Amino acid sequence: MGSLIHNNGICPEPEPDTGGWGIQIVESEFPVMKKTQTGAYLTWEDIGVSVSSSNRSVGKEQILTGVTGYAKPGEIVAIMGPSGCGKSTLLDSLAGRLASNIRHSTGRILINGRKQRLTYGTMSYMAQEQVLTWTLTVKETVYYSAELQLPKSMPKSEKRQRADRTIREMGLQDSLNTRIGGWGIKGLSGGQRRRLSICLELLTHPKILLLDEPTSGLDSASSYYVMNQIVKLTHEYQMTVLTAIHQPSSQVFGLFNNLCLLSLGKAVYFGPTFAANQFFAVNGFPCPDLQNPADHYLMTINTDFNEDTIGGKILVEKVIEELAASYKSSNIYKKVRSDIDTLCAVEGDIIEKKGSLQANFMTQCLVLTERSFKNMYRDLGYYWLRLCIYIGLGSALGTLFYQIGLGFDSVNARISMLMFVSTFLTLLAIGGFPSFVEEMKVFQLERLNGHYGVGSFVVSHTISSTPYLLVISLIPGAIAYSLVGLQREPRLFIYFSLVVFVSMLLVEGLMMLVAAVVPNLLMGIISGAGIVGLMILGAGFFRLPNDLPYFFWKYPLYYISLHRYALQGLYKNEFKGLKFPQYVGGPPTVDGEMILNSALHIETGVSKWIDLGILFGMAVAYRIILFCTIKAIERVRPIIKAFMSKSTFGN
Ligand SMILES: Nc1ncnc2c1ncn2[C@@H]1O[C@H](COP(=O)(O)OP(=O)(O)OP(=O)(O)O)[C@@H](O)[C@H]1O
Repeated sequence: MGSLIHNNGICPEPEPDTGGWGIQIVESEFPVMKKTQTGAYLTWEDIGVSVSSSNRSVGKEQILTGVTGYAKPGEIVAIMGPSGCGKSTLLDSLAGRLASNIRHSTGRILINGRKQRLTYGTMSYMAQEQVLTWTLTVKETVYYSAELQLPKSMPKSEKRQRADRTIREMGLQDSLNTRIGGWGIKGLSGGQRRRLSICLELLTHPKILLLDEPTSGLDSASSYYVMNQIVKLTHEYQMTVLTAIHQPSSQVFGLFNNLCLLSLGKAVYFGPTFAANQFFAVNGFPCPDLQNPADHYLMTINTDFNEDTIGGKILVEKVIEELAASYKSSNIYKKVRSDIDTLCAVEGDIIEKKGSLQANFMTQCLVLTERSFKNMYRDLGYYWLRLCIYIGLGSALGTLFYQIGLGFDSVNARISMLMFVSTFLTLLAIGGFPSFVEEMKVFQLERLNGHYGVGSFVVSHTISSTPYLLVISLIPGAIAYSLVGLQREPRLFIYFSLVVFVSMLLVEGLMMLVAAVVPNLLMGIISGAGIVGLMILGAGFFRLPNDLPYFFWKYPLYYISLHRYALQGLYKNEFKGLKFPQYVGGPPTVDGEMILNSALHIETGVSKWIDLGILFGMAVAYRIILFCTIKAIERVRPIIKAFMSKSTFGN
């Protein structure tokens, strides 16, 4: 390769004594680093990341190979490269958020010279996918987030001021009352959503901030203003910032301190931004006049559209190999390694998690309850649609079994009607699954960024959903109950409504549990419907309790089926105290209790309140299981990953 240096036009001039090709290994820039350093010095060495390939003959595919670099407080590192080169994977790996099928094969990531888990509040990470509560406005989203994330000692007015300032910094002041939008409802534009996501992560001025494509969807002027604000905050609060970025304009490019250029998963360059130009020039790829250097680097190392760039794919791959090899033998690389050694030699502060500073449990619960309540109110699919369907079904039941009376045939009609109420009505809770999944996604992202705790989420969701569940169980329940003509005693109606309400609460808990374990919409709906379907089958209606096969159906399914307790409670509530004729048109001689005992195989000695109590206990247990499951997933996943990495790669 040649060594021509063309450096006119808008490509920045290299600074001969401070970096670039031929750079002298100078003494470390951080000779006086002390144990009490405040910022976060993030270093990563020889990061290798691989994915299990679907093609067995290939085995493992390497996504990143030997990527090394560092980021310092008050500076921004730009991660650039063609689409699919591994930028997001590098950020994910630094943030400890690699997907379950991806593993670290090599490498070491340290903060202030220490190994530290970066998830759940140590850093802020704006991922590529925008996950926001779509029913809220910009102002509500940022205000709620400020109340959750900012220190408990900070007065509310100050939190609002910080939120307002951050909104202005991201240029969203004109969209304050615009809803985010989604599900076919137009709201914020893609670029505005991205800026809103940045707002949420900037609120606390975190020590480490990772941004995955913060300027995608923004015009060049907005990109510059957004990045410039981030730079100002980076300097002001000594944040350590890494950002993956596509196509920065030359002004934006000039804002970065260091550049990490990736291609085919390898580092083609890591070093000062200003020295990159000289590196490319020395290796035979000088930046042409009037060309944005960032565009030039990306054009040189893009293999996707090789006909349009340098030549055939093989040629571009060769160029990348040579650039990567040239970089590894350069003085820039040696200096990077020596800087990392210096940074790692001194163990500095452990980065504190946000949790110890932010709002306490009660405040988190209150804020989350209000936010969730608003979301449920505004999302028609969450409860309102279900309410309409329930009213329709309640009316349908009422007309089908209209005023069943106390004749002999009303026994079967009662059984069928109560069976429908306790099973199919609760089955419809699956209809809310898409909304649960959206809420779980927001929770999972906010949780990873440490905005609040698992307990606050579970408690607040339960509280905010309770009024809606009461409405959707009481109104349709009252319609069906009165039209069918079940026993006309208020206390019996109250029991009937309570059973329907607690069953709904229970199925919701179950659905949340499924959404936590299977966050995929279709798979979640199928799994949820499968579990509820099995519980209905084992409830003692389709086969009477004494006829259920022992294995699986009776033990354990019959005992853990929520529908069993709901059904038996409703049967007891309705049949106790009634008498029916033994034959059509005959005098009332068959006691309701006898029907319960002999026809329905139900122990009448057990009070219906015990059934309701068990249902309520199960509803509480499901929420506790939800809490434990989320906690277990958080704790166990990294251990399993670390174990799998060790057993697969032996290091
Ligand atoms: N979970 C995964 N399973 C399989 N392959 C994956 C997974 N995650 C990433 N990859 C692959 O790793 C490569 C790098 O992906 P990554 O998302 O890091 O690229 P990127 O540089 O961020 O791309 P873009 O700029 O388009 O967002 C891609 O080829 C991608 O298909």
